[in-house]
Amino acid sequence: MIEVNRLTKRYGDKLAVDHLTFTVRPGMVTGFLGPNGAGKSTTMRMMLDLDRPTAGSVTIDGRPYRQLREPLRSIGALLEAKSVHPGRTAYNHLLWLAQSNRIPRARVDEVLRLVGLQDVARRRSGGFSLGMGQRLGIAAALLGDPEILMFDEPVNGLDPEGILWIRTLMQSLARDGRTVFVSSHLMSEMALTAEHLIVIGQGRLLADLPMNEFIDRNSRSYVRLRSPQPEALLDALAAAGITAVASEREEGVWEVPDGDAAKIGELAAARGVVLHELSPQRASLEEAFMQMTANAVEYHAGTEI
Ligand SMILES: Nc1ncnc2c1ncn2[C@@H]1O[C@H](COP(=O)(O)OP(=O)(O)OP(=O)(O)O)[C@@H](O)[C@H]1O
Repeated sequence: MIEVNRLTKRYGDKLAVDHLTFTVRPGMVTGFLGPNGAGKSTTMRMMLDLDRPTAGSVTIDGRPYRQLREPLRSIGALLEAKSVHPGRTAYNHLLWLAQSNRIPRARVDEVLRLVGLQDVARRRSGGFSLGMGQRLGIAAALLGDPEILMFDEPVNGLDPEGILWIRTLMQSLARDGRTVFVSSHLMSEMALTAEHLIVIGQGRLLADLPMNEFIDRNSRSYVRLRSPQPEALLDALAAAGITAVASEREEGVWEVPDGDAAKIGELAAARGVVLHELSPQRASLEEAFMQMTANAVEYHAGTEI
């Protein structure tokens, strides 16, 4: 379990992490979401004592990181920045880490097999592809067989096979009863991986809730309509007690929240109203996430060219 209590980090006049309080529990994958610059990496670095909080605290199974005697046995982490010496082989990199935490040499071969790097273990890691580098980072995180695992943007730059592999691995670690904490700025990826969500924006907590609750709340469905006879269409719907609202995003488009497309089509046909579009829609989770974090995005892309 990871407990974060009023955690705060200030860089000059920038408040990167702002009084964050949440708990990451065992037995599930917890997704840590936020737009770029939200403070995810800074929070994770403070969890590992790589950065000192301005205020507040983090504990790993009840203790601050620096009080853990052999930290790799408690918490394993894959961070964004690569910390592998490029001239070292994968095997030697892991052996060096194992020895600093009194982990037996046999475990090095075990984790190399687990991540599928056994055949390239004696090659210098400087020549590794991005996917191989990620696998090596994960091997290092698993080395001490820790109960807590933390991954910062683990699927960044990976191909679909690599993404699927990491997702499956995280879920199986959670099924073993471990605490798995993974950051991402992609809602769609998290929806497939995590059971619980922590969302932050500009260093502040925006949501802490189970994934299915987030999906229930945000998977708004509606019927999208376009017609050259909008007044006749709205009358036909109103007569049946159905309200259509003008789309906020597109002119000439109407939306019926939770509408039944077949029924709407029949009502229009009965009055001879021409329809140019009648389509059931579901708002995506990505859209819901973007709305939730809209006010907390650091840099918006311009819409004008
Ligand atoms: N060492 C530092 N010195 C000054 N500012 C920093 C430092 N590290 C991070 N920041 C700032 O703190 C804020 C949070 O950054 P952080 O990297 O934690 O965000 P993030 O959510 O991990 O973003 P991303 O998804 O882009 O990796 C940003 O505004 C960043 O510019």
